[in-house]
Amino acid sequence: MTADIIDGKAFAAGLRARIATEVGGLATRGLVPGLAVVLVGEDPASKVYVGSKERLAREAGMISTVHRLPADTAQADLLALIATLNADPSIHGILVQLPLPAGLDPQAVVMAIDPAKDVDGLHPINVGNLTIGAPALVPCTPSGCMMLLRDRLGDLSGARAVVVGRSGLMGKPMAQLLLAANCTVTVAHSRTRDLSEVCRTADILVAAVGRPRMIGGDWIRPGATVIDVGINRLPPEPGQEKGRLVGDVDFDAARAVAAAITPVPGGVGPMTIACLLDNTVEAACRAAGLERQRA
Ligand SMILES: Nc1nc(=O)c2c([nH]1)NC[C@@H]1CN(c3ccc(C(=O)N[C@@H](CCC(=O)O)C(=O)O)cc3)C=[N+]21
Repeated sequence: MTADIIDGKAFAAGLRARIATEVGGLATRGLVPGLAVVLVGEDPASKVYVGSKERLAREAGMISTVHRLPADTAQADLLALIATLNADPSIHGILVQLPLPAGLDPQAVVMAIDPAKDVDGLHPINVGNLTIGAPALVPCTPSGCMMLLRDRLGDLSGARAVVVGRSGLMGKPMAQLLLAANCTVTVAHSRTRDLSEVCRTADILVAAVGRPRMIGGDWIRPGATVIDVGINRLPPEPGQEKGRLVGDVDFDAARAVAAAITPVPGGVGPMTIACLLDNTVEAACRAAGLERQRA
């Protein structure tokens, strides 16, 4: 079998186009969704992601601001910026890029964000609402994975899903979303015994561990749908400036076994940003008391 490649890049472009149409409609009613991204320090990968978020938000017709702070920013100064953004009526979504430099407390920072503006879905109010099945702002990467899965498989009821990774930004909310979609969900991680065997039970395998090509072809059930969330940069080849990006799955090996797989790049990554824009529109509509007018 040669797996189909799930084109997240194309899906994300379509989603952004629909969001742009919706934003155009909202603008005629006087509502322009606004996104503020906060970047502390100089992490090169984070700089690239933040730049893309800013550009794509503007291309969708939204207000987009980036606040770049030095790596030695004091916790109190970061909290003061968040308080200002919480109080700014033109800003509907706030995202503080993670990881933060050492010395800053990410938990305290996330708790300081108004839950209604928490477009990362990390505030305990949103985490709790997702868990109990109440309306919530949902973390962008797992939302994007669910859209790709639903587009490919339709109803997910009864599927055996294995999520490898248990982070608050990805693994845990992914498990909640799969459970809400009636999957039988296993959350595996670095301490899971017989990890490869657990993975082989999966109809849906979601890899979010952050270890380049850890998941081999023989970890995958024939016919499975594989969602690779990993974004790992390999060391540069001799004579090259940058190493290539690879996922957590050995793509070539997996392709021979799975029914469908997301590539890296061009899979989940672009969906993350499109879902961030979607969450910002959602937050703006809720703040204004308007129904969504999805295109
Ligand atoms: N508070 C917070 N929220 C996040 O959502 C968040 C974060 N912090 N910190 C870092 C991770 C990573 N992340 C990505 C977003 C887009 C791509 C993306 O667009 N990737 C492209 C290209 C990548 C490239 O070429 O470098 C692709 O996969 O095709 C990747 C990764 C959001 N994150």
